[in-house]
Amino acid sequence: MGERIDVAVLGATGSVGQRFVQLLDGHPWFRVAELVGSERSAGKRYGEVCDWRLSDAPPREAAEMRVQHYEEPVRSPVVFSALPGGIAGEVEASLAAEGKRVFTNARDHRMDPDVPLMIPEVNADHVAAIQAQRERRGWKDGFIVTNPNCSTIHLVLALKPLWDAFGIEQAMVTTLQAASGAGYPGVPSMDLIDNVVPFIGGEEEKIETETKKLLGSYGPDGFRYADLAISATCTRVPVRDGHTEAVSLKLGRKASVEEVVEILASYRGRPQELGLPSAPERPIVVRTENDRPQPILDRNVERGMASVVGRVRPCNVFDVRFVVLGHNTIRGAAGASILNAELLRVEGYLD
Ligand SMILES: NC(=O)C1=CN([C@@H]2O[C@H](COP(=O)(O)OP(=O)(O)OC[C@H]3O[C@@H](n4cnc5c(N)ncnc54)[C@H](OP(=O)(O)O)[C@@H]3O)[C@@H](O)[C@H]2O)C=CC1
Ligand SMILES: N[C@@H](CC(=O)OP(=O)(O)O)C(=O)O
Repeated sequence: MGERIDVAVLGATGSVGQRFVQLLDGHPWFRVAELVGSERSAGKRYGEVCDWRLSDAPPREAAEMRVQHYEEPVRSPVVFSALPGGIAGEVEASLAAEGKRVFTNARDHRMDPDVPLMIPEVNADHVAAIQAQRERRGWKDGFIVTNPNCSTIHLVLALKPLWDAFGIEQAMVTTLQAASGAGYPGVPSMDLIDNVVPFIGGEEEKIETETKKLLGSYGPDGFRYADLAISATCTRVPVRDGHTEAVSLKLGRKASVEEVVEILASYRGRPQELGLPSAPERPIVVRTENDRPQPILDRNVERGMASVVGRVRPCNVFDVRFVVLGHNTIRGAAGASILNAELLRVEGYLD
């Protein structure tokens, strides 16, 4: 693949930013060249200002880097963004206008009519929207590619094979989302310990809309959203990492539990065909024990890049139900962006 490409990480000191720095350490195609933060950390050494919340210590090279202010010019051609929603949108658009290839976790551009919202195993063909994005916005080399919300991504990874094989008419999902999903320090411990908080602002709407874009198609008339009814309830639970989701589906045609399990377990997509460096060998891992998946046991399967499905069984109201679990800051955030960038590199968009 030739020389490694320099990348900048925006929001490098946060929960997702730290994951970027960790996952990009020793990456075969990308090299972290710039770390970007707010006034709070700008000008200081990353190792000094970053309250590292992951195992081990920050990679040595990153720890010695000076954090840049987000208004300073970015030199790297590729940008990974872990900026807070609301702040990200404008910063990312101006970087793309300067020619940067921007891969973002933030919500701001996900539903834009010319921006791919991508999971490479699900809708790699949506990359075609980049051409329209550039034409519409007058950008020559730059672009924005987004990855979904951390609950949506694991839900849709599990839905896609079933959508293709049987069709899905209705979906009900209840999430149990980890504390790290709220960033650091996130929800106060007094609010979360011994408790379940039955509301996460904006989360249900994101799951309900992003799913339709992801399962939909992209063509000359733009994005066509998938036609399914979906209802989400989102809760925050005292788990450190890993979002769990209880899902019930009404399928387009009847299928046995065995067929559903077989379709899920055998699913492979473009990243597996291409052997991308961050691709899990099995994007969906199916467990058959009646007490799996569990965050503490299953969130790091396939280096945190898989969705783990279990408890597949008939549903008394719809057709089938199951539980899906996935790591929220790896496949749900930084790992998802990196996989998108790997796909686009192979497809020539980073040349
Ligand atoms: N946590 C998760 O599971 C997921 C998060 N996301 C999304 O990823 C993004 C980052 O989330 P997360 O890491 O949890 O958030 P954090 O609150 O942990 O981190 C926010 C980061 O953004 C920087 N920042 C804050 N304000 C500004 C500003 N005004 N200008 C520039 N930089 C700023 C902070 O820098 P400094 O420390 O210097 O102040 C910090 O590096 C969000 O858009 C979030 O919605 C997406 C999927 C999952
Ligand atoms: N809201 C998610 C994390 C997040 O930031 O989502 P989004 O990127 O869609 O804003 C959670 O609480 O777990």
